[in-house]
Amino acid sequence: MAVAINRDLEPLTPHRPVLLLSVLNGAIVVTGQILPHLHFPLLLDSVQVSRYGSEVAGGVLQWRLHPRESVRGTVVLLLDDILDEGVTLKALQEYCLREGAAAVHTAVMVRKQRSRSVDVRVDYVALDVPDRFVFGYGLDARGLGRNAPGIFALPEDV
Ligand SMILES: O=P(O)(O)OC[C@H]1O[C@H](OP(=O)(O)OP(=O)(O)O)[C@H](O)[C@@H]1O
Ligand code: HPA
Repeated sequence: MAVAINRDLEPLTPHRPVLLLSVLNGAIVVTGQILPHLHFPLLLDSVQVSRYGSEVAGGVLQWRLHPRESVRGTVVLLLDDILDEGVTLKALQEYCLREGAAAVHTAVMVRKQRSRSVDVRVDYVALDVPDRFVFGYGLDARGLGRNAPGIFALPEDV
């Protein structure tokens, strides 16, 4: 994923760094893993939003932390752990464009193979996974499991 992002974003950064927005909490591991592999000037900032909390079904998107860096006029790279229903990434893309981003690129560590009612564009995907609730590598299941050293599925009847 880093190779593809470098290929596309490096040419855009001679004058102004890319703003990498890490979508916390889930993106904490993939952010740390990918950062040393990105070879262009960037500012790192984060947003914190949540719609699952301690559940395994999504609800209303709650904002917990807005970016400190200004999004206006910047090329933004949104980095999240998972694309599931797509509600979170879509809302963050719209937020960045409303705030005046020059362009918004999107990357996820994991894309769940499922149908989506939300029309969301994702530019970079590291891994496709089956339509199961997954945890590990930053992903939680009811708040736990973010520290699991791989990506695992919950048993189907849990
Ligand atoms: O595509 P969607 O169905 O919107 O789901 C994806 C979002 O859900 C998870 O966040 P969560 O709300 O669990 O917060 P977290 O990042 O703190 O785990 C995950 O980190 C994504 O941001
Ligand atoms: O499968 C998932 N696992 C963890 N968090 C999530 N948020 C949306 N889907 C998932």
